[in-house]
Amino acid sequence: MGETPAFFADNLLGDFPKKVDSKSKANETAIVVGSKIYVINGVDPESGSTIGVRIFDKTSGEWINPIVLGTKPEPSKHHSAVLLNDDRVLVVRGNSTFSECFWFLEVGTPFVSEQENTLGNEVVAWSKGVLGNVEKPIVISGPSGVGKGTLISKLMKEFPSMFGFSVSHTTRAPREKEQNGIHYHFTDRTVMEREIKDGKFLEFASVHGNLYGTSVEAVKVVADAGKRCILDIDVQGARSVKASTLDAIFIFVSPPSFEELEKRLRARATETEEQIQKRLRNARAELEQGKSSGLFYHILVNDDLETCYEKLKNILCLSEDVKSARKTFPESIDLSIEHSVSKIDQNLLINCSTAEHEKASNVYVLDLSLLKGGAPGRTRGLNMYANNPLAGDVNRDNQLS
Ligand SMILES: Nc1nc2c(ncn2[C@@H]2O[C@H](COP(=O)(O)OP(=O)(O)O)[C@@H](O)[C@H]2O)c(=O)[nH]1
Ligand SMILES: Nc1ncnc2c1ncn2[C@@H]1O[C@H](COP(=O)(O)OP(=O)(O)O)[C@@H](O)[C@H]1O
Repeated sequence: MGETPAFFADNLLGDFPKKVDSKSKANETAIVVGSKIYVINGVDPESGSTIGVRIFDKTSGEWINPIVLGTKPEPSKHHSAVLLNDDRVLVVRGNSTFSECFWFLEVGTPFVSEQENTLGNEVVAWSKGVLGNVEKPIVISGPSGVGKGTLISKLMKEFPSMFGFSVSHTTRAPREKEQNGIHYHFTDRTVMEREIKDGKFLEFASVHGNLYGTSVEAVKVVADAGKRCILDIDVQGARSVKASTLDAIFIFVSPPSFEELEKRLRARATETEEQIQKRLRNARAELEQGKSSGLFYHILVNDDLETCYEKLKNILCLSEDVKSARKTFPESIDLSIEHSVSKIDQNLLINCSTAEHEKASNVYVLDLSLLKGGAPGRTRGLNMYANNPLAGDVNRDNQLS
């Protein structure tokens, strides 16, 4: 289907039966998808209602159901909507901070999920859009005790909103300070083997005598939050990821010497002597594979921790000079009540200019080519990011609407 521009329901009134709630008419946006018109209405918050959607079937000339659907977005009569593709409408809510203002309306998709709202044979679901950093996931490998966990923790602490850790499943026992669901999902071998058979894992491997694996869900959870995923997995796992559809950056962390590796492993004091011996034996093979497999484009020697961390940030373009050269998105800005949304090719333009602030108009450009797909009924975070926030000097006459 071709792209149908957003237009206000008022313009369509000739086509509408009298059931349209006149109270909310002024706050309605209508989007045509095939033979249906989805009327998104921001009902007056004073009435206690929330933004909703009703469906008008052009073929039968009837409302499929006049009931307001969808209670997910916060009440607001100020919204704009734009059709992204055949089954996705983006609803932008005014008067809220940018990171809170995107909602996804998924229409007409046959699925069964807890979040669904079923209307006749139509299915409509809301999901929260996420403005995120959609850069490639990061795979970090290296022998036990080399400092992978330490480096990852530093990264997550310095950039909490940017990175998310992919929480692996493992059959090994938890260490004293490890928490289920945070460091690992600690699980039973039989359960994990069954889940592997059921295709729930992106990759898995037997490491130091235990099963470890990255579930598809673990990676999706991070992506949903609009964050960049970090995977701490062994070389076998890295190989599987490389062969998968996940386009990642592969980093191998190597110790300055084998003696230093042993020292760190012992100083960590989390393993028995037998386990330490096993890890050290495996470390030799891992170091060999890490350096010669051609898998890892980046090899970091973790000698001095701070130096290594700086190098890691360089690889990820996070060091101060690179950061300041980048255009980052001001997530904390307020989106004004008065705004318009338009779509030009793969760009979504949100124009927040107002008459009184004509000179200081803001147009935010979101790159839709990075819009993430998603399982029906569980649309994955909108995952757009602003690649070019512009300020001032925007000629409104040139904007499509
Ligand atoms: N393939 C794979 N390896 C993993 C996964 N999670 C952890 N590992 C690796 O398993 C190894 C052992 O991890 P762990 O028991 O936490 O010990 P540590 O490396 O000494 O901290 C490390 O090389 C991890 O990178 C996973 O989901 N998949
Ligand atoms: N550059 C470093 N110099 C000295 N000790 C380090 C360094 N990096 C990490 N460590 C220490 O080495 C031990 C193993 O680090 P850890 O992050 O648990 O390794 P891994 O996750 O690769 O198994 C920890 O006690 C950590 O504090």
